[in-house]
Amino acid sequence: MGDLNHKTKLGQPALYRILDANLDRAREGIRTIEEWFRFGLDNSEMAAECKNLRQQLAQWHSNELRMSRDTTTDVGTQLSHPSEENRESLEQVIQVNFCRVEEALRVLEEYGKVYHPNMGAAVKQMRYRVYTLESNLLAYGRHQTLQRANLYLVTSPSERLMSVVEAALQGGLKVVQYRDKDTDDHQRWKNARQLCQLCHRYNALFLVNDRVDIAIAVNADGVHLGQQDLPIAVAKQLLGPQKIVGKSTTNPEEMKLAIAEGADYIGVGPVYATPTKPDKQAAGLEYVRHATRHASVPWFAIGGINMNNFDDVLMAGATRVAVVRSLMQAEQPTLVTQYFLSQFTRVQTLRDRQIVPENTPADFS
Ligand SMILES: Cc1ncc(COP(=O)(O)OP(=O)(O)O)c(N)n1
Ligand SMILES: Cc1ncsc1CCOP(=O)(O)O
Ligand SMILES: [Mg+2]
Repeated sequence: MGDLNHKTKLGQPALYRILDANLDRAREGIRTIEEWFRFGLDNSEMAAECKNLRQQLAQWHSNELRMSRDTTTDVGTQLSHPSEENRESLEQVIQVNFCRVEEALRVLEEYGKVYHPNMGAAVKQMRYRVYTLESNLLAYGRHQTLQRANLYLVTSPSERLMSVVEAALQGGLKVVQYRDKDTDDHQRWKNARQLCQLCHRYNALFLVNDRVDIAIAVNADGVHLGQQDLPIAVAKQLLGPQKIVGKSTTNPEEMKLAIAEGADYIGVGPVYATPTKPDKQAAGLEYVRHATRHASVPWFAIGGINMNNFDDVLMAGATRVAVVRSLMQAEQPTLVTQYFLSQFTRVQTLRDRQIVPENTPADFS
């Protein structure tokens, strides 16, 4: 190992150049991320956190460090990987910049310990704040996707499981729940892992029915719990606060309780009697109307919904619907998905034109 006071050709300590370069790298990366929070997400809180981090880093960027800069003799300025020239999406830009910031902060933390007795600990704190920012961004993205989703596919065991889900994703589906009461755990885990990867390729949410352990094992976006499953608080404790927990409700009392317990969304149904859930009585359109007026979290009408009765469910006020058979048994799941999604758009346009408040069942007949 070289001498810590090792001087560069121009007589500047190498340590200063390392700190200077990485302070720049971290600040530039944070600035890139900050612009997305500010202009892309309109999220002033996350943008302010970035600004604060940049300002804290600036305090460490002293003149003596800046003076050590000499890009003409920096052998690293020519080193670039072809992948640095291409970015496929905004998500990738943000992801790459988080990596860049985290790496730079790690370097600052290690070398900073030699430069100043407080620098290592101060930068470590900042590094953890960046990790928190990154996971908050992920959680924010998840909840945005949930908010915007109209259609939710709950799967049933099928030889065509992957191809049906992929076809629906191609049609624009954004939420999938893996529901499988028949298979052994090893196969469940394999299916869940594969579905999770598939959904994430299409920027769709992937949730697991009933099983918090499998959701954790495959890093799913969350779980869907029934009345007999783990309490929401326990599931959140196990999954972490960034994940989504949904809950089934069949009547107004269950709805009130699920919302009070912190459900991120609720299932509302069965709207119609359904062979997929033969022991459950239909809650009917009346319960959909109740949800329209009272649910304060995103809710999905579910149970026996198909292309024929879909309009009635929408007219009762539903803006989100979950289905099993309508997609799992469809010959052309992409087309069926597109049909459902186009109907949501049609009804929303009618609502907008007639200025019908969002939480009032509509009558457009
Ligand atoms: C979106 C959604 N809503 C309701 C259910 C039903 O859940 P549950 O009552 O726990 O019954 P099972 O699905 O576990 O048989 C759901 N799965 N998804
Ligand atoms: C899982 C579930 N929970 C309430 S109804 C239902 C099944 C809905 O299935 P389908 O869409 O085939 O009627
Ligand atoms: Mg359940």
